[in-house]
Amino acid sequence: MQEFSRTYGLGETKESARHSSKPPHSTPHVDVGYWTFWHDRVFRKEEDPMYGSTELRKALRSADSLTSATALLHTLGYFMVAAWSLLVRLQPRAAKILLESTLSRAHIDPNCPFWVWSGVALLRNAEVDPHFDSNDARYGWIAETVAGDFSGGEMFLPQLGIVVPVRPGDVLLMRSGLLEHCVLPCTGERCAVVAFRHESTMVHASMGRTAEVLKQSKTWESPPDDSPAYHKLVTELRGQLSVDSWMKTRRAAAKLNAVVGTE
Ligand SMILES: O=C(O)CCC(=O)C(=O)O
Ligand SMILES: [Fe+2]
Repeated sequence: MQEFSRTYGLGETKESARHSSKPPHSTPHVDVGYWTFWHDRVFRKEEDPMYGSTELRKALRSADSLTSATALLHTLGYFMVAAWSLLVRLQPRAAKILLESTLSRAHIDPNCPFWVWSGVALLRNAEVDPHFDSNDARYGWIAETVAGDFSGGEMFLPQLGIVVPVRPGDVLLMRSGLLEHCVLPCTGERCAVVAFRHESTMVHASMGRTAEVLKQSKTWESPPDDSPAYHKLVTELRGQLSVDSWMKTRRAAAKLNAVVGTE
């Protein structure tokens, strides 16, 4: 199994002349900037039996199995927590804006803010042509993971000129409105889970100066790199989010319940 620890930075790159499709936004020169894309293996291993691809495949095929539905929901939970942890650590300003511009933020637990996303899309075997997601928040990010048993289906990023093999257990963060992307042909069952935030749901008015500063800035944050600090962060997150550590907590809780006599 391949372990990923990759960063992709662009510097001051203009939209590539090789591609005719334009970003949906009005700015004539879109600088996709640093760190428009982040991809790493974080929250589980492909072979973990409980959340493995077989369960997910089943979940996709049948809606009536409680086990399958539970497996899918567990995976979504891991993904959401992983995606949010990463965004907070890697792009704190973006995370802050997502949080602050959420209408019902009074109800959001900042440690587990599922609702900073305006929706979660589930795509099954979708071969997606090169596109910008014009409805997504221009200064926001999407978080994505994939599930299933498939080959192919890599993410291709024409502006960066790279093909990213996104596999189950990976988390991908992307500025989907500014970075052109497509999904290459795949065989087997590939399910993509995309947490997105639509521009129409951003409450820009409440963000005041922060929004202005972000609009003027070419980039969100300085790009994380291959520094020891970056690797330490990823290792830490892997530890926190690994199935092993969650199972340990669960076993400890079960033991405690046994002692106090609760089921
Ligand atoms: O299926 C994927 O991996 C990506 C889908 C996508 O780009 C989209 O939903 O906008
Ligand atoms: Fe997209």
